[in-house]
This record gives sequence, structure tokens and C-alpha cells, in this order.
Amino acid sequence: MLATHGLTWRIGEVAIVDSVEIDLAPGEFLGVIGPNGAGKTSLFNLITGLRRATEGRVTLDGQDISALPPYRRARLGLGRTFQASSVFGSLSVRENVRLAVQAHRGGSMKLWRRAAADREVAAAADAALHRVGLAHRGTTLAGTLAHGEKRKLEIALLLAGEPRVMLLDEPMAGVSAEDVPELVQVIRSLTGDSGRSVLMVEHHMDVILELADRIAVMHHGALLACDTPETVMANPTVQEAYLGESL
Ligand SMILES: Nc1ncnc2c1ncn2[C@@H]1O[C@H](COP(=O)(O)OP(=O)(O)OP(=O)(O)O)[C@@H](O)[C@H]1O
Repeated sequence: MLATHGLTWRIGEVAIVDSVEIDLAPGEFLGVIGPNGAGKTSLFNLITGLRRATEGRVTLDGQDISALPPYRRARLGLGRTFQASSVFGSLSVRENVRLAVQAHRGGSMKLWRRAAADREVAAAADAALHRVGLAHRGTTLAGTLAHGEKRKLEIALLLAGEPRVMLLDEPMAGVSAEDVPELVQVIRSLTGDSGRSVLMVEHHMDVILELADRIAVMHHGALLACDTPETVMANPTVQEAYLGESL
């Protein structure tokens, strides 16, 4: 589905992302781990088009998307959440999701068409909120949500774009320990239907181990390993890379 081929991003002589080869199957959940500064976010930036690779390619269903800007990649089904929150705090939860659905679908100028479209947008927004367990929060101001709920809203915003591949960048960041299990359930449900694939960067190893079919380990920009959780955890090179950090 999504694949990177020798994907590299250099700043001067330094390879921030170094010849990374990843192949994500339909419906697969791939966790990305690595010490701070390993290049995980930079890899996401290259895949989504926020940064242009200096070498290598990104393909989606075999199509080379390396030269496309982010919005074109998104339209082809590549969706991403960010570490920094992208929610409009002064709008309600439902309004946030409606805007995202509208942005994805585009508007129609014909009045008779507008009314039907508005109903469709509202239905799609409510469905996305339901998917992430925020249906009861529709009228709440987004800025007042707790971290865990804000993360759920960000996932709903992402779902509004109907992505086939979702990139989640540290979805557990700032989430209190008691909210983690529910958020894990929401994230698990993302790959359950429709063959949607997920690529997730996360520092919480327990979360990665619970969700990932395979784990990619990055270190100094390169892919150290990409295998089943059991194989990766038993890999001495991976353990060495994490020396001093708990795996
Ligand atoms: N625009 C930039 N200019 C210069 N250096 C950069 C730039 N972006 C990232 N880097 C460097 O590239 C390296 C990888 O950064 P990146 O944010 O991709 O790592 P990461 O694995 O996501 O780290 P973390 O787990 O801390 O989020 C870091 O050393 C960082 O300082």
C-alpha cells in the first residue's frame, strides 16, 4: 500500500533520514520507535510531503507520489495527525469535525445542492465523532477538552478526510495514564475495518506492543529493524541502540 524506497533526507552532509525502506500492507499496523532525534518525525514529513526527500521515493499503491505536495497526497488517502494540536479551540467539537469534512469534500455553490450537502457533512461529522467516542461532546468547546479527548478529536478530524493510510505522531503525548486504555481502543479500531493501514510513532512501548503488527526501529536516521514485536524486542542491535533507555 504505502512504501518508501531508499528514502533519504540530508541536511548538508548529515542524513536525518537514511535510505529507509518501509512497506505497509493493507490493514497493517506498523509502529515506529527510536530514541529521541532518531528521525521518526522527519520520516513522517517526507512521507506526507511536508519535506522533500533528497533521495529515494514514496509510493502509494505503486504510484510514485514523491513529487506531490501534501494536499495532493492527502487527497490520495494519506492522512496525518501532528504532535502539536491542530484543533480550533474556540469552536465546538462538532464544528471542528464539520469543517474538516467540508474541507475534504469541497463546497457546492448551488443552493439546492448546498442543503443536501450540509446534511451529508453533518452526518459524516457525527459518524466520525461516534467512531472515536466523542458523540456526547459535540457541543463542547474544543479548547476545553482534556488531553485524551483532544487526541480523540484529532483522530476524528483525520477520519473526516477518509484516509486509507493514517500516520499518527505520538498520539499518547500528554494523555493521562487513566485515559490511555480508551485511546488505545479507539486507535485499534482504525485498522479493524476497510483495510485502512496505520503508521504510528509512539514512545510508550506498552502501547506499541499492544497495537503493532510490526515494529520499525529507527536509529540515527536509518532503519535498524522492521519485524514482528517479538523479533524486534529480542534483537541485540535494537537493545544496544536503546542502551540507557527502557524498552
Ligand atoms: N529542519 C531541521 N533542520 C536541522 N535539523 C533538523 C531539522 N529537523 C530535524 N532535524 C534534526 O534531525 C534529527 C531528527 O529529528 P526528528 O524530529 O525527525 O527525530 P524524532 O525521532 O522524531 O525525535 P523525537 O522522538 O524527539 O520526536 C534531530 O537531530 C533534529 O535535530
